[in-house]
Amino acid sequence: MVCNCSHSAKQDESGAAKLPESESDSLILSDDPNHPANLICELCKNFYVNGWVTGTGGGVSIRDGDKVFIAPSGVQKERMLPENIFVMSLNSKKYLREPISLKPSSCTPLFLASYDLRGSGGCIHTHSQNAVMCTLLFDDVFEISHVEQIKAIPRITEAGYLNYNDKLVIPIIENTNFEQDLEDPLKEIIKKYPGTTAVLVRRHGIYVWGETVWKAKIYNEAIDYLLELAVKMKLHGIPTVK
Ligand SMILES: CSC[C@@H](O)[C@@H](O)C(=O)COP(=O)(O)O
Ligand SMILES: [Zn+2]
Repeated sequence: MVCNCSHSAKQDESGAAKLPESESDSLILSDDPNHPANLICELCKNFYVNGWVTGTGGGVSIRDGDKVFIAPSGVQKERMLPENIFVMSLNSKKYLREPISLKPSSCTPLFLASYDLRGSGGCIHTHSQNAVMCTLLFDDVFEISHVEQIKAIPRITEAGYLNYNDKLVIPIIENTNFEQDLEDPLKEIIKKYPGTTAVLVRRHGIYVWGETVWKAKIYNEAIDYLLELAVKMKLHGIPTVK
């Protein structure tokens, strides 16, 4: 039942209760630096310095149980505040918190794909030039072997991490004019490559996910290092796979 007092919960068409923004602030305001809303802002500031989320591109999403924390769309990602963060229920796909005058990131369906298909705890999207360059230098998949940094990448289909001399393979999908149109190709490629923790998007960037956002951060850093190295190897005519 909805009363007329100022504390009444709004309802969407399905009748699901949605807290007014002031009440839903409790979902995103915390003194804990590890609270997802604080972490998204901190990570985006750091990623901006690397050129990974400049010009409003890229972003980070974090899942905490059923709650998915999502940045707004089209904003300077390094200047976001926790109160700008959207919160969605993964199970119902209903927003528990929607900041007024903002739209959720257009990457939301892609972040959700990593939660729904892989049970990940965090997903990072960057417009890293190393990622974009590798999508121009490789065809269907990015491949590299015999580099120490490969040992930071998980096997996914079995326990443990890749060895130095294993081949890291990251699939590449084609870009689309609208981010949401990447959803189906991303889901298909995630199913086709059950061992991957990342997908490259041609002339666009990369999506990387992990069991937690910290794992996703480590994987993203290690992968970006390998992408940058691969570009340099190609420039010198060195094959990336031995
Ligand atoms: C520079 S616009 C980039 C967007 O189209 C998209 O690719 C992106 O990475 C960020 O989308 P956003 O909706 O701002 O979160
Ligand atoms: Zn993007």
